[in-house]
Amino acid sequence: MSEPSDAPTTASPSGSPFADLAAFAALPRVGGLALSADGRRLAIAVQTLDHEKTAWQSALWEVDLEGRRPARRLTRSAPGESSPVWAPDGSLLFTSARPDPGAGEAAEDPKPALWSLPADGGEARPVLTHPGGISRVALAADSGEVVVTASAMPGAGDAEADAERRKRRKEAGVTAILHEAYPVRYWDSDLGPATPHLFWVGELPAEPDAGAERPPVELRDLTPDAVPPSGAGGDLTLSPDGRLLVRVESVPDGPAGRRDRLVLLETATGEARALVDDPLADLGAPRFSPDGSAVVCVRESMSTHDEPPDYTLLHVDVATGAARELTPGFDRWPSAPQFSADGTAVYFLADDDGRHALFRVPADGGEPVRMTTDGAYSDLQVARDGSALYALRSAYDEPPGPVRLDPEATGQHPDPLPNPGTLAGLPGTLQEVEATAADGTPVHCWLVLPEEASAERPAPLVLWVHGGPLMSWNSWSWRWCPWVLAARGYAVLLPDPALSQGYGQDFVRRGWGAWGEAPYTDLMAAVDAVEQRPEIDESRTAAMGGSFGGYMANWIATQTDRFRAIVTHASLWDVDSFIGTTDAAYYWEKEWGDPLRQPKRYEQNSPHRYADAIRTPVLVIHGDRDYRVPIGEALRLWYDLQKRGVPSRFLYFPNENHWVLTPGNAQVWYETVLSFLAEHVHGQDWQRPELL
Ligand SMILES: CSCC[C@H](NC=O)C(=O)N[C@@H](C)C(=O)N[C@@H](CO)C(=O)O
Repeated sequence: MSEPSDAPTTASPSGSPFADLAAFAALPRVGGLALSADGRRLAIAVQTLDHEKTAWQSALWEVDLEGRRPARRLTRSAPGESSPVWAPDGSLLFTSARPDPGAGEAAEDPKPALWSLPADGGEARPVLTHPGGISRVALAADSGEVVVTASAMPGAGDAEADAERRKRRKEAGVTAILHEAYPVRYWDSDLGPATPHLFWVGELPAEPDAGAERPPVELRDLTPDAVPPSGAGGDLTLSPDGRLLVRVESVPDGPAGRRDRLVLLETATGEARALVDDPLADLGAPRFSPDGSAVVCVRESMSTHDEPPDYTLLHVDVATGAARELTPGFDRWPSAPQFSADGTAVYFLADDDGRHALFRVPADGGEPVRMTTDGAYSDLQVARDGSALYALRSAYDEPPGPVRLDPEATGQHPDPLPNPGTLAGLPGTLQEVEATAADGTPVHCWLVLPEEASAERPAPLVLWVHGGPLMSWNSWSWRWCPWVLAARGYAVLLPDPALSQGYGQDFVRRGWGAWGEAPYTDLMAAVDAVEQRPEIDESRTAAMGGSFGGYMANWIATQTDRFRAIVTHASLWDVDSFIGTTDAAYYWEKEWGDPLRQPKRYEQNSPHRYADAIRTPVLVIHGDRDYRVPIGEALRLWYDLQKRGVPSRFLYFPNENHWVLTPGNAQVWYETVLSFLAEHVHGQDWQRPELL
C-alpha cells in the first residue's frame, strides 16, 4: 500500500525511527474509525506533530475502501478534529475547538464545537456550540437525528445562564468545587462543578444559501437532573429511528461507592426508566439492534474480597427489560458488543491468549466463535448492508491501521486498507514464548529481540510489566514501545502473569488479593525461561513497568536483587494510601479489603513495607496530574529510597497525568529511561538528558 502524498514521513534519515526519539515522536498515530451509513466512506483520526513539534494534533482522513488511492487528509486545523460521525446526507460531523471564521474575534478559551464537512467537499462549517464545549456526538442510524454531550453548570437552565455562571466564577477568580458525593476526580479531571448533560439536537439544519444567516440550533436538555459527580457522561446508544436512547448511568452503591446501570429514555419527552439495574453488577457498552427492539450490553459482576469480576454479554428486550445471557460459560471477558447488520448475531471483542480477538455469537444463543487469528482489534464498524466489517487492527509488531473483515468467516487475516501510519520496518523481531509457572500453569509472553541478538552477541534483557493488572500485552503501544529499547540493543520481555486477561477466570483468581505472590512468581518464571536462551545475556537485566506494572517493579525491587535496574512509572508504593487517594477507591477496596478491619493483604503485599530490602537502583517517574495513582505514591517512594541511600533518580512531570501526553515530555521520558538503563545495565557514565 503506498503512502499518501501528504503523509508525514515515517522514516528517519539515520535509519529506524525507533533509534531517533524525535523521529519516533513524529510517526503518525492512527486512532478512531467511522463508517458512513451507506458503507461507502470510512474516516479515521490520525495524530501527527504540530508545526512547533510541541503537541500531537488529531486530523480526520478518508480511507479508500477499494484500496486504490492513498488515504486522504480531510481536515486541517491547529486545535485538531475528533469524534468523526457520518450524517445520512454524507456530510462528516466532528468536534473541534478551531476558530469559527464567521465569529469575529477568537475566543480566549475556545471550547470544542460541533462542525460539519459537506459531502462534496468544501469548507467545514460550525453547527453548534455550548459554553461547556461539545464532547461527544451520537447519531440515530436511520433518522440521522443527533444527540450531543456537553458539560453544564449546576442549576443553569440554558446555555445563556450557563455562560453567565462561568463568567461570574472567572471574574471572581473562583475555581473551587464543593463536593457532596464520592468520587471527586477521574483520571486527570475534576468532577464538577460543570457536569455532562445530554442535549437533543434532532435533525441538523441544511447548509444555508450563500450569504444567508445560519438558523440557530436549539438544544433540549434530555438530562436536566444530571448532577455531579458523574452527570450523564456515560456511554450511550440511540435507536435507529431516534425515538429511544439508552445510556449508562452511574448511581450510588453504598456510602462511598458507585455502580453503573442502563437507563432507557424517550427522546421526545425526556421520560426515563431503568432498563437494567443490577445491584451485583456494572452494566456498560449498550448498543441497539438494527430494528431497535433489543440492546446488547456488557455485564461486569461486582468483585468481592474473594472473587475477581467476571464479564458476560446480555441481550435485553427493550419493551420488557427482560435480559438473557448471551455468553454463558464463555471463559473470556467480552467487550464492545455490536449487532450484525441483520440483527441475528452479535460481534464482540475479547482478550484471548495474547490477542484481542473479534468474536461472533448468535443473537438467539449459541457458542461464540473466534473470527480473527492474530492481532488486536478496536473501533469495529458494521456495514449496514452486511457486506463487510471494518476495524482498527494492531499487534505488538504493528501500529493500528484500518482493515476490512468478512462478517462471517473464522480464522481471518483481514485485508489491510490504505494507512497513513504504515511503518517502514522494525528494529528487531517479535517472538511468542510460553514459560511454565511453579504450579505448572503456562505463562504467555511476547519477546522483542533486537536485530543483532545472537549467541555470539547476547542482548541485555528488560522485563516490562503491564498495567491494570486485569489486562494483557496484546496490542501496539506508543506509550510503552519496546521497539525504542530494541533499537538500542535490548531484548524486551512482555509477560502476561496471573491476573492478566485472556487466559480464563482461574488465571485471574490465581493472583486475586495476592499481587505479590503468583503474579510475581509468574514473572520470575518468565524471566528464568528467557534467560536460558543463548541470545539473551542473563547477567545484564532490568525490570520496569507503569501503574500496576510500577507496583510490580517496586515489589520486584523489594524481593530480588537479580536485576541491575528498576524503572517504576506512576507506581503504587503504599497500597493503603493509594487506595484511599485514587479516583475510585471502592473499586480496589473490594479486593484488598478495609485497611483497618482487614489489614492482612496490605501487610503481605504492599511494597513499602519491605523498603529495607531494596538494593537495586531505582528510577522513579510520576506526573503530578495523575489522579489514578496520585503523586503521593512517588513522593513517599522517593523519600523512602533516598532515606535508605538507594541509588535513585526521580523524573517528575508537574503537568502530566497517568500517561505522558506531550511530545517533548514523552521524548525525555524515553531519554531518561534509556540513560538510566545504560548507566546500570551497561555500566556507562550517567548521561543527564540535555533538557532536564
Ligand atoms: C478504577 S478501575 C481500574 C482500572 C484499571 N485496572 C484494571 O485492571 C487501572 O486503572 N489500573 C491502574 C492502576 C493501572 O494499572 N493502569 C494501567 C491501565 O489503565 C495503565 O497502564 O495506566
